[in-house]
Amino acid sequence: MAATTLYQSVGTLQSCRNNGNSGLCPDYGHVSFRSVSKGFKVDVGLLRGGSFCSRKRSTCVIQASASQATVFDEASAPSSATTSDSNKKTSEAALILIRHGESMWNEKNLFTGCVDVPLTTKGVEEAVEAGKRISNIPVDMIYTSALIRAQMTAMLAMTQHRRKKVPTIIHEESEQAGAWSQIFSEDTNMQCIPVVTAWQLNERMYGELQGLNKQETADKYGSEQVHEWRRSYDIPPPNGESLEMCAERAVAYFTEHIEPQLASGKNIMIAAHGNSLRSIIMYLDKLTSQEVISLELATGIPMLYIFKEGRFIRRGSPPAPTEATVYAYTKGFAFS
Ligand SMILES: O=C(O)[C@@H](CO)OP(=O)(O)O
Repeated sequence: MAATTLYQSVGTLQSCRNNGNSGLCPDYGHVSFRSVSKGFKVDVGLLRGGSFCSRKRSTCVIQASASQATVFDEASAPSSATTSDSNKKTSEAALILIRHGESMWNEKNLFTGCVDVPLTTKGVEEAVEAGKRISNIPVDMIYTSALIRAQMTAMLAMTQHRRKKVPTIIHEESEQAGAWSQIFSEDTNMQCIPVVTAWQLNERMYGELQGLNKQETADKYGSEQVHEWRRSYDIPPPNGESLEMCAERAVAYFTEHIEPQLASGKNIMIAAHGNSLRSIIMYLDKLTSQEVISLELATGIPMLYIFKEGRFIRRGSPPAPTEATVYAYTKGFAFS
């Protein structure tokens, strides 16, 4: 066999029923890899989250068994070791989008934008409820904006997750912050879900409307003008960002940082904001600048997409666990 054993697992892939096939594994494995040849850990993130028991990486297929991982060079492997087109399973990954729960300025009907305000009690409850809806969908990585209302939402939602992994914020603001937040236990590390915070996912910057009451602003400038500031695609509010400007940075971040993770098979949750998520949905659903105008997102309602063969398939909002069709959207991703 042309396969070369390069990595050895330092954990065990628990009761995997995928038999080494490429594709989403119904079980969560707990495995990381150590280089046999070089004698040090090469890629902790390789199967982090364990949602795939086999993974495509450039020209190699990495297969994990209970005791070892083997790297196959597809070019030199015999045909029996390569996957034929007919039974080749393509990798797919879940993408969950959640707009934060009600914030204290949503409650007061104030333009918020990039002002960093927390959730209300209702917002906290919405985030917990959102967590129940996605509790069966594997999450390997979380992205949030830099704002506390999105971060609170992500953290609260994850308290309901069936897997009980701990969302852990990655600090990269300085070398010291990174060094001081290191985890020194392999086991603990594997029970964590990295949370990446990015300002690019922030709410649109609302300029001189930030802190103003929405109704009072409509009374002063007229509802038409305020509607134009709030929902037009390319007209910015005074000294703020238009949706187009917000989309430029949010979608660029998504395509540069998040999409490659999905392509590598990681299941991702993004907790962000009305307008940064509208921008991303516009990209995912290929909406025109006219269509996005009427797109409204409720607070705390998760939306599921499946990323497959480079395409995003909209699956809607997973129902609450008490609803009979709980697995309708999530079947392929649900834990056994
Ligand atoms: O105030 C804001 O930041 C946003 C979201 O609450 O408002 P709008 O509904 O106008 O997009």
